Amino acid sequence: MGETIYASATARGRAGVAIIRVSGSSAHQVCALLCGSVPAPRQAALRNISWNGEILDQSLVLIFGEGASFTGEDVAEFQIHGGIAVVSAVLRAISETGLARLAEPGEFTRRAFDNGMLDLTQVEGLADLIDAETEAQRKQALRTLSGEIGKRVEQWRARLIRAAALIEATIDFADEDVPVDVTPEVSEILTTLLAELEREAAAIGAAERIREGFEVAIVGAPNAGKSTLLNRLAGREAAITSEIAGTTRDVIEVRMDLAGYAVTLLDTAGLRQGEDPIEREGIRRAVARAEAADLRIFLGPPEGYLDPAPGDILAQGKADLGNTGGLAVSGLTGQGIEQLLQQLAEQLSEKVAGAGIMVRERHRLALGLGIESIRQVLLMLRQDYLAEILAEELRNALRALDVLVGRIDVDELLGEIFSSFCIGK
Ligand SMILES: Nc1nc2c(ncn2[C@@H]2O[C@H](COP(=O)(O)OP(=O)(O)OP(=O)(O)O)[C@@H](O)[C@H]2O)c(=O)[nH]1
Repeated sequence: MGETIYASATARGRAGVAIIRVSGSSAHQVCALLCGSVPAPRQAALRNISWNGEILDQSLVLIFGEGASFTGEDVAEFQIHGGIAVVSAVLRAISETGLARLAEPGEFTRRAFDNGMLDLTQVEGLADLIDAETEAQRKQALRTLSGEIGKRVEQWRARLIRAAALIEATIDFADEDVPVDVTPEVSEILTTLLAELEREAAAIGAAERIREGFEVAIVGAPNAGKSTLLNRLAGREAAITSEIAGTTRDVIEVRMDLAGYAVTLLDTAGLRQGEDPIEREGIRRAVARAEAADLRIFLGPPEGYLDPAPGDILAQGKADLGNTGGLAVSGLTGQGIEQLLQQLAEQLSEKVAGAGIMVRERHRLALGLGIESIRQVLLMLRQDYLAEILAEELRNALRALDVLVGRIDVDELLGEIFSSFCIGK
């Protein structure tokens, strides 16, 4: 067990309850000094926290033993009253025991990883769960945190190891004339594995959209009511609206939760042939951003600047003025907004339907390396390469999977991943 560390696990500020966590070899001793005794592990116990002969607060104390805590070390958790002075007093007392130091950002999780309580993908899942703002993000992050990727990778590894063992056997017995040709079995294992990895890699895009959010652009002619619609959808005055056509010149972004999905709504400049060079630039940007978005809402007929893609929503604005045809909406009165939201939700859930268990670019890169190596091996098998070379390439594939779960080459990754954590996590 490492040096003992402590920090508040809850955010600073006034609250009913705050939780202070202590982890490391002296964690239980810190508890004994502050509370007079150490409660039985995993049983909540009410204790007075005292220091220098003064009661600081009444606390619910939880004790965890080595190997059975979040960090994998001895842990003491104090649920105290969430007042700023209470938290400060208890933190000061812990520091004054001289047994523990303040934790660095992400240090609790770092220890959980170092002690094998979480693999790297679970650490990422935890970060995602803490950052989750929508239902879809929460569900996905929880799945990642549960270790689903690690389990899948373990199955893939086992098959790679089987293939490697078959090939290594031919090396070991090279002089003795191996009676069986292992090529068909190795080829069978790798072909199926390759297909699975490719399927998984292809499904990352949808999962990434859940994690990072979708972009939905509102496009249409000047004065079509785009900004008013955006404000209505976002429920606040995010974009400037006015009667003067061409008010929106840059792309305005509003982040919102749409049916459980994180969505950035984009309000773009009205599309028209203008003389004004600034407006023309605005229109150029509008078209580029709208094209790159995941989905577009066309207010009014597309005027040829931009073609609707499958799934895009074609709507008619200012429905309150009697505009009809298709989906008629009014940002001003709210007419048709429910239906529009419904259609948006349907389109988004269609886009994430194939989401896999891998969720980020890092996973895509690692899988990509594995896929590349397996393809190579299959090619070499067909061309009767030396078993030693095949074995080496198979080790590359294994290495890619090990990097994915953080079994090797983690230092650089850890720095990047833990930089997103703050103190107490
Ligand atoms: N009656 C009615 N008027 C609307 C509606 N939506 C917008 N307007 C009005 O139409 C004008 C233009 O609205 P905006 O939302 O700024 O339109 P826009 O498409 O963003 O315009 P640009 O930024 O110029 O491209 C404003 O005077 C709005 O009040 C609507 O649903 N019904």
